[in-house]
Amino acid sequence: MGIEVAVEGLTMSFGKQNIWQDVTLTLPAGEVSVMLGPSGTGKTVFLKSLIGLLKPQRGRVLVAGVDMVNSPDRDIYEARKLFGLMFQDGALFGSMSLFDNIAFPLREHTRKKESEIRRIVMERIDVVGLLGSEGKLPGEISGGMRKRAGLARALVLDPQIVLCDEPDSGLDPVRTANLSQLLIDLNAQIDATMLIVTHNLDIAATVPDNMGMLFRRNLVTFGPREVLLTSDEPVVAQFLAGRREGPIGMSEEKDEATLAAEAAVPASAPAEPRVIVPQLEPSPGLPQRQAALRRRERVLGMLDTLPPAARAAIEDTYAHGAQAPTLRLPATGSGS
Ligand SMILES: Nc1ncnc2c1ncn2[C@@H]1O[C@H](COP(=O)(O)OP(=O)(O)OP(=O)(O)O)[C@@H](O)[C@H]1O
Repeated sequence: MGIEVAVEGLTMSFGKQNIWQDVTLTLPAGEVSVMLGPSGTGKTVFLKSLIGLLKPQRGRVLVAGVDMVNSPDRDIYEARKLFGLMFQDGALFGSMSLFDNIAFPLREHTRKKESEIRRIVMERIDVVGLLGSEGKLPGEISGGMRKRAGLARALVLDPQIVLCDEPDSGLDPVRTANLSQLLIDLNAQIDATMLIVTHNLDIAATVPDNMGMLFRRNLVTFGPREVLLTSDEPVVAQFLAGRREGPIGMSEEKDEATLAAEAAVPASAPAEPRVIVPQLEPSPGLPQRQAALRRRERVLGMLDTLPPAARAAIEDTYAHGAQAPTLRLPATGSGS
């Protein structure tokens, strides 16, 4: 089973530029979480801070008893082996075959024999649906295949925590839907804790157990998916609806004058009612997600602490099981 990642009071700046402050959240063991946020809000910086590649000025990131911010380097290096990373661009070596790319972490970090490496690599290649392409170079395959190869490489060291940075970037909607299913299937098979950074609303709506959002140097919210999906925080409502009107602007934040001017005119189109679509289930033939069972207990145990709309959505989900109908919510945020 994956392990919990506990983030406490994390604050990160580059020189005078504060990226985010006082971020506190827990990635529950084995569950899938998504972090949303407009471009430039520091999502990638957050992922890098979790594995100790960047050093926030304040706070802790606890992983299996190691503080990834403040522990000695050798402890952080050891704990980093618990993580699998899938980078935005796949980060494959262009001159190496997919097989050699995926084998790279095993050859670099373990003393396994080539026969064992071959077995593991082919198994992971199978999981991500790339059997038959292992001899190809990254330049000879599509962007979607490169993403899946990046995912296979993230999995070879049997990570207990998988971090994916914009796994959908550059993919068409069909490939993105396939990738969403792959992420859920993976979670069913390896039960690892997963954190996905994405802008993609389809992934956000169908994949995670938990969702959070970074905006204006703060964590706006983090919790069960239903909390964010029913939130009427203007920034969340704008992001989920993909509207121009609202606090998010081209340069991430709009100034007060622009916001006031927007508030003075009616929104360009009335806000559509928001819908909560059911979370994806593993593909037929795969085991049930253990994390989904644990999550049910966890979330039902915290119902009293959640806003009424989120509570109603969770009760609805669990009353209908996997067959939960699409839940319609009243429109939130008029764009002002
Ligand atoms: N090593 C670094 N040194 C200085 N500034 C950095 C460094 N890494 C990132 N930044 C700055 O931190 C801010 C957040 O960057 P980050 O890449 O984390 O945003 P993001 O939310 O992932 O954006 P996107 O969604 O566009 O990928 C940016 O202003 C960026 O320039």
